[in-house]
Amino acid sequence: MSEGLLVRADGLGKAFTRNGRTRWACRDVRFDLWQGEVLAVVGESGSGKSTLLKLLAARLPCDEGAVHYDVRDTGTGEGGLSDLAALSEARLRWLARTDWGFVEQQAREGLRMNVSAGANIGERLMALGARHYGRLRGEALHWMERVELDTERVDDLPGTYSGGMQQRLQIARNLVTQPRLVFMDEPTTGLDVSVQARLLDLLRELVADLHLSAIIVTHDLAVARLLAHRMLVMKDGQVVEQGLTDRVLDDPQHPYTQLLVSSVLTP
Ligand SMILES: Nc1ncnc2c1ncn2[C@@H]1O[C@H](COP(=O)(O)OP(=O)(O)OP(=O)(O)O)[C@@H](O)[C@H]1O
Repeated sequence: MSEGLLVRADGLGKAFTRNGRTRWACRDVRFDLWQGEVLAVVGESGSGKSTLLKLLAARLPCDEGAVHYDVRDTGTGEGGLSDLAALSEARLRWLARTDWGFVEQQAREGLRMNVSAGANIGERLMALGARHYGRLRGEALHWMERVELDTERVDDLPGTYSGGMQQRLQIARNLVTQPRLVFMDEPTTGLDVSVQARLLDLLRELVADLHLSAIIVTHDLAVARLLAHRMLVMKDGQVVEQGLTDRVLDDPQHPYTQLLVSSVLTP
């Protein structure tokens, strides 16, 4: 295995059939993601970004190709770069609860709205067997501080939080198990511009401090510019261009990327 290689997407494809017609939502997607690297997936609505993210996080099975992930050996002898399709359900659940995070666009889809903020953060630790109340509460307070939430609100329900605060809580809930890879689906979309900017700053800081790898779906090139080392541009389910973020945005090669970039620059 190549040192530090975390994810290898090897010709991924997914087709959906609707009204008797089969259409590829994404096809022939290939890239490598290295430890500590942030990859942005950009493209217009319907280009296949969310479908690709679901394939990578094993939320959907691939119809073509394979996702390989560097599974940590937890003493079972299973480890190293592994085809997700060959892993057991239990192993995939374990990855989803520990080594991966998934930040949904709508925070309420990634939170449990009927339990307190503190319980939301502690839940993943409890799933791993943590039971000590003092430790769970300590971790909840620590992670609330880390994402700049008022720790006095640890017992409040997420529904009493603002949209931006809910998103911070969702991030804390994901990071508590110290995942190596976080998937994010439009993490700042739908928030006020100033809230977005502060959240992006926080994400950038967390990614660097925790040496996280992340795959971020966004239609916003500014998000890619701020957070991602590399980016992948999708159109009609295909990757039309990929490379270092600055190179792609400053010197786009594909006509579609040129159009995307110029539509942001032109008022
Ligand atoms: N469960 C599904 N059943 C049928 N078709 C689907 C399903 N999920 C996605 N598609 C189709 O696959 C294509 C890609 O959708 P996808 O949601 O991945 O795009 P996207 O780039 O994430 O778009 P958006 O930014 O609007 O979320 C679209 O044509 C969509 O209608």
